[in-house]
Amino acid sequence: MFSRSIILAPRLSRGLATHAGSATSVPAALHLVSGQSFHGKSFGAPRSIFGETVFSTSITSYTESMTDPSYRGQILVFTTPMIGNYGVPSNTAPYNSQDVGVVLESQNIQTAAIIVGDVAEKYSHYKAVESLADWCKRNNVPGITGVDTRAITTLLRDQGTTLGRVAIGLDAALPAPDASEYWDPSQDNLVDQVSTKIPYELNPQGSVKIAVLDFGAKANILRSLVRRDAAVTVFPWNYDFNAVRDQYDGLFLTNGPGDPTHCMEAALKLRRTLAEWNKPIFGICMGHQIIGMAAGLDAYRMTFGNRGHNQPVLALASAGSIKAGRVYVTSQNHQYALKLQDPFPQGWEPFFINCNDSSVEGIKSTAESGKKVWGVQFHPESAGGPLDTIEVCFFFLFIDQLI
Ligand SMILES: NC(=O)CC[C@H](N)C(=O)O
Repeated sequence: MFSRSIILAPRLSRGLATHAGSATSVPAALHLVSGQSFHGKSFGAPRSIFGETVFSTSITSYTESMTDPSYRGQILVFTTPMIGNYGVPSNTAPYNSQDVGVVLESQNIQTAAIIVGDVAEKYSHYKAVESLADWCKRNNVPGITGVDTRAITTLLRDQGTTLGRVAIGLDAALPAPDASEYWDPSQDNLVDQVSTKIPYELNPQGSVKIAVLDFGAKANILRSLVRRDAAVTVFPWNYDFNAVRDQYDGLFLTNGPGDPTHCMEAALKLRRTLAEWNKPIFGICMGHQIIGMAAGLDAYRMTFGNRGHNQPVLALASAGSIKAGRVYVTSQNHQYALKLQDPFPQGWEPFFINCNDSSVEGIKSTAESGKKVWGVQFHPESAGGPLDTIEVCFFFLFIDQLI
């Protein structure tokens, strides 16, 4: 483990200084409720936790993924063998009316723990201020290195997302917990934990007024709206937008953690909005699932979900510069999806479909419905991930319709 980090880091640094991280030789174990255990070494916080074990195929952007509120409660296994090479930047940005005050996707690490094959003990990047291990430690988040992440991933692909226990230090020598002791985050309303409690505004002088329902917004969604000069008001996830809708040009529903059926209340309020309001509505990931549930579709739990920045989606309908039949590479992080049903509810049509597993990747209102509503399961605003869909999908379909 050690030697590979040492050899790679200076080569990547192109003459920049490299810095040492601080992985430990403290033992650590990942136990799965299904009975398997994986033993490695601890880094980050020396703390044992429970969570839901998921894997991501992303090669970069561990900092963005780990601060994405949709990862709350999850033990994130990276399939990329070495993680941490470029360290972690300072996460403080000026807090003003234009920005949410962070560089990454939220203030804190949201993942319950991370599991890597090989944590980089040296890091180098001109913006880095600390190592992945130190960042985890400061945020009280445990990590395990030196485990066979390929074996864990193969297992999760077969048996699905599995409840897990990260046991550190003395705990790692104890037997795995009883099945009844595992915490199942999908039982909790995680959205309620990460959504803003009070409404707030960004860029109040902006040229169009957009209301955002915050299910656990990635900062880059808000940044992207402001960058397009939208005046943004962010509301708690269960706020009744119908009470204020006359003041807005568009409604946006964000990403968020956990099972969308915990947010049925928001879907029912949105059902009324859809029936009585004709202005543009756009949803990403959890937001897309809420739009789908409001439209009458069901959401279901996938076996292992889709997490990574290389998910191909096929456009089934043309809209704006999106052409039916074209494939876009997208950024994703989800466990649930909308059920494909035939026929689709009246006034709605599937928009995108996943090329790997045929899951619904987007829905839209039909041209005949007279509505302008879109939902996409992927993250068109990226951070991290490819920028394929930011212009064609996020900006073109939503914000530019309003300006
Ligand atoms: N990133 C998201 O918004 C995820 C939505 C939902 N929590 C899911 O896992 O499917």
